[in-house]
Amino acid sequence: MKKSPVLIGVTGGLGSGKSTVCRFLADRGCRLFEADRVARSLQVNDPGVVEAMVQLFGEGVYSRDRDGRLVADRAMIARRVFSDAGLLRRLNGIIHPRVRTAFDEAVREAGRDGVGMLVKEAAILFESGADRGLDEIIVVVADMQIRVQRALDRGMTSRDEVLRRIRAQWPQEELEQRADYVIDNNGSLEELRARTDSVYDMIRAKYHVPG
Ligand SMILES: CC(C)(COP(=O)(O)OP(=O)(O)OC[C@H]1O[C@@H](n2cnc3c(N)ncnc32)[C@H](O)[C@@H]1O)[C@@H](O)C(=O)NCCC(=O)NCCS
Ligand SMILES: Nc1ncnc2c1ncn2[C@@H]1O[C@H](COP(=O)(O)OP(=O)(O)OP(=O)(O)O)[C@@H](O)[C@H]1O
Repeated sequence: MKKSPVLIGVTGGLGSGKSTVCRFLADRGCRLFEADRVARSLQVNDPGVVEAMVQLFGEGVYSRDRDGRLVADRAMIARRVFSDAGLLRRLNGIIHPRVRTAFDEAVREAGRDGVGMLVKEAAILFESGADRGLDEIIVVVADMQIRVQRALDRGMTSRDEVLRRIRAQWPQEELEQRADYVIDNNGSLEELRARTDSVYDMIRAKYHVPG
């Protein structure tokens, strides 16, 4: 039996359903590391990141809320980076190494806490080399029109905005080729839960994780 946690990566294109799969894995007792949440926190709490963001986007990228906390203008950043591949690369270059450091710490903490499985959810996994060191990789896929519709239903403002982001990501087929497990999410949420449970059970059996 592995003493350190089994490390699982969950990725997928925009609107594929990866956050939902991670929620189901958490229901089965996995600990979650949400890379986009960590990135969001670094963007307002890490002085080195804040400085680099100001260099890249200008002072106007930040304002302060009523309690004096920094707020990043995410809509402006998104508009700029998803229409400029070079700028997106530079933003990724600021954020991704620090997310990696935070993940390494999360792995150590999970080990200390005796956690069986630690799940890293990342929109960008292979692209930034964040798949290295993971034991198993799950890729969540769904047809393009379903993904776009789910993203719009969830509040993204326009089809154009959704498509621009999708174009900044690796094609789904590339992700699938690198996956240990592919979960199809063209069906209902119940089907998604059942598929997630069966992948979870396979991984649990392979590594003899109790639970
Ligand atoms: C561009 C930003 C400000 C947009 O913020 P917003 O709140 O609108 O979106 P959010 O962060 O919730 O991401 C929503 C979806 O956008 C797509 N997306 C986000 N970052 C990226 C990226 N670097 N490359 C391609 N697609 C991305 C993903 O599908 C993601 O699930 C933000 O996504 C960002 O700072 N991204 C760079 C850091 C990053 O790569 N984060 C993700 C994993 S570490
Ligand atoms: N099988 C499904 N049936 C109906 N709605 C679904 C299904 N799967 C996911 N959804 C919904 O679609 C939206 C996108 O799903 P989710 O947030 O899990 O995707 P994601 O890949 O994490 O997206 P993003 O890249 O935008 O963060 C959510 O509102 C979710 O509740």
